[in-house]
Amino acid sequence: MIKAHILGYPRVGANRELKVALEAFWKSAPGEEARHEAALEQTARQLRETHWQKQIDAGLAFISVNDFSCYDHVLDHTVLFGATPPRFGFAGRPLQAQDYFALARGNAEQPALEMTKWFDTNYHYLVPELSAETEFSINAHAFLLQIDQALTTGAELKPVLLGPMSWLYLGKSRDAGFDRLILLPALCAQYAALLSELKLRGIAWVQIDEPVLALDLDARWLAAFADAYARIRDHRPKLLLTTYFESVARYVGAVTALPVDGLHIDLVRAPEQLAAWLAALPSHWVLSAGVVDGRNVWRNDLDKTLQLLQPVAQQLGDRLWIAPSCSLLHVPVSLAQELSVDNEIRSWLAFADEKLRELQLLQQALNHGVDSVAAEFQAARKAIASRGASPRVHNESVQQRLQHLPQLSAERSSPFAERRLAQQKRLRLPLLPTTTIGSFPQTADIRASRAAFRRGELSAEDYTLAMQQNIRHAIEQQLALDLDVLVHGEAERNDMVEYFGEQLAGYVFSQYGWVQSYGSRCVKPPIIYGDVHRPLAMTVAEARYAQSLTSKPVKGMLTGPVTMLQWSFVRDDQPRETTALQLALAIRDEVADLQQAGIAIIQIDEPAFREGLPLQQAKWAQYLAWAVRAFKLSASVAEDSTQIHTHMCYSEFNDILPSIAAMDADVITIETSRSAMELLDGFGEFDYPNDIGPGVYDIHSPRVPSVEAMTALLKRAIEVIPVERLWVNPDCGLKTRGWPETIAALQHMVAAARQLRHEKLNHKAA
Ligand SMILES: Nc1nc2c(c(=O)[nH]1)N[C@@H](CNc1ccc(C(=O)N[C@@H](CCC(=O)N[C@@H](CCC(=O)N[C@@H](CCC(=O)O)C(=O)O)C(=O)O)C(=O)O)cc1)CN2
Ligand code: MET
Ligand SMILES: [Zn+2]
Repeated sequence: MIKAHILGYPRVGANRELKVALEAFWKSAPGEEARHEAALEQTARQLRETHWQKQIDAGLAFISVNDFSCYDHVLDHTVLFGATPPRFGFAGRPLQAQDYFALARGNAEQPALEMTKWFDTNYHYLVPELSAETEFSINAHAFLLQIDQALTTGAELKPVLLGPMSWLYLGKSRDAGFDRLILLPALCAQYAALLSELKLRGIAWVQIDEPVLALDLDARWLAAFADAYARIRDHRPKLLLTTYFESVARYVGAVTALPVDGLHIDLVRAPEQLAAWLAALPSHWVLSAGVVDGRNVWRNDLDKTLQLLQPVAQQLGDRLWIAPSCSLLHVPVSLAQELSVDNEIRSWLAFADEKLRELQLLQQALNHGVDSVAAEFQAARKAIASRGASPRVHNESVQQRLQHLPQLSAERSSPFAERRLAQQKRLRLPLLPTTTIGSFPQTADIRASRAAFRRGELSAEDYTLAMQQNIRHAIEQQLALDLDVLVHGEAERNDMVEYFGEQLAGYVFSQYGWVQSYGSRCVKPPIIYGDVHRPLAMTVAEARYAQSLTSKPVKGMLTGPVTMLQWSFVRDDQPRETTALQLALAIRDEVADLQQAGIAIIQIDEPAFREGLPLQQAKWAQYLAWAVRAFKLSASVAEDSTQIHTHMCYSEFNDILPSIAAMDADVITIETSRSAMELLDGFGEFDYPNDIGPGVYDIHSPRVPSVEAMTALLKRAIEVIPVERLWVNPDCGLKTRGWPETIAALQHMVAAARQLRHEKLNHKAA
């Protein structure tokens, strides 16, 4: 029998139960912590049970265990192997809940572990902090409790572990010259101990995830793979080595030499790798074929998938397993609640639960013939045909505009030096101008107004008035702070991508389609099903209103085409590039309208620009070419005297600086404060030509940094970037912060800018 299984199930719950329980625990009043902690533990148990039951009901061969996490699975492994950084002082004792969350979120004494993107997804993991002092000691109590809970279901378990190579590769060290691979033997000893514990409990298979195999690995790391897996060869369950997000076929020799018992490959992202693996698969291995898209929400073309699988089943027999391409962490839970998506489009979609069902049908068809599931296959066939033929997917005027695209220049009319003069004349900004990234606190009040509006309890007029009040409040606060370039604060936006998705044609959005971004924070990626265009202006009314309140410039605020693409669920029936260009044209129209309304500065955010970079370097140039062009198409309608800003966060830019320069934004604001301005060195060395605002404080923490701390960062910045081209701003938007700490931090920021301004001017005068 061919087995079906999944690599992981979404954690947050169909109604974000985990988010609610986490935030209640974090907010516990003194004396209430124990009660909230017990409630959190109960919610977590309940969610796991629900997820397992769904897998049992779908007839999967295993239930997936340890894919759940209360915050992040990479952090869980750091804790499991006792590798918490010494600065926290947790070594050698079992961790309490507050210790675990201190690692994730920081505490009064220590900043949190660094957070960064999980490969090319919008999920963020906590980076293992490695040094020569890193020690390991197994801390498996919580892990084994989950195993024991799962054993009570009576189902076959398949625990998931992040493999030693990936855990180590994803870690970071601040010590120059430190070689992470030195830690491998000690780390593998812990894995070996854990695996033998699992064998004692009668576990047959462990899924060991090595997603770093999707990356460009050098010979040393490949050799270390062999070493690591040799160290965990004995006294263990069988291992399914699991890869996703890219082809791993170029490592076919190295991988097939590993002492494991099977391999999972992503055949949605990289179907071309199948032949190589079929040719080389060791005769005792299973091959898990990832055929249901774990990164997107489209219904599977079951006929096509079956056609792909049938010859493989002939060749491998029971050694074929079928699965989603990757963990279902990246898709929402269930379509069952999505009653507002119209029936036609709904029939084209599959969220996690529907994907479980697709696996069940495929498994059934493989094992018992397609006739045994004829009706279900027929329904899928109908939906696929309806999507393919639907006139709603195609828009004639968008198609025509795309055809004329090659003739449309993506260049601004003048070079930066000339634009700069025109903008200086219009804006009259001081040296070291101060600004913020766009959003101000999304207060409970704002969210309650929006929720009331959605439920029909607040009229459209009253909702608009409520948002105007928030905009006015944000402008008043910024005037009191004496910032130079203001923002309207984004009160009206549920999210910087979803908000635009709701207004663009070609998009639908779900009501409950939450996907975890980090910890308790979730996003509801809107879904692009057809040609994208902008029926009406999207941001002009708010921009105009905000600008009417002050004579200082207020930035118009847009999300750029690459980020819209990256943070939406996108069409799989045309290249991403084509969708990006459609988005670019829609945003270009908005830039034109903002400019027409007298807005002098327009920011086009591209925080996901780096995240969209392909995992394998050979594919970079092609991506960068269209991504840069998409951004420039959206910006190039701006006249010389309209200043274009962009913003990027969490990014390791240094390897793509030429492309960032090629975007030719007049000003870029970037995250730098956590990495102590190291990032900026790259910009300095590369001689980045335009204006830069390096973030001078970390907005992810409620801590209010001192004026001195910010002055020191700015002084470092001045050493690498000419002061005339520097801006002063926080790292990112302030929507997750509260007002008191926001005002306090911005007061310090303005004071720091002022102090340096005076020093520079006096220096010049002297
Ligand atoms: N798409 C996206 N990706 C991103 C970012 C981003 O801003 N957007 N930033 C980076 C970091 N990631 C982040 C992801 C999410 C959030 C975030 O704040 N998410 C909010 C949800 C935002 C939202 O959609 N809010 C909606 C719905 C709010 C809500 O939960 N409403 C309640 C009712 C609330 C009430 O009555 O008061 C409900 O519907 O039940 C709104 O404002 O309308 C959360 O999880 O809490 C922040 C950063 C990288 N990736
Ligand atoms: C994740 S980047 C955020 C940019 C957006 N303008 C904001 O301030 O929130
Ligand atoms: Zn940002």
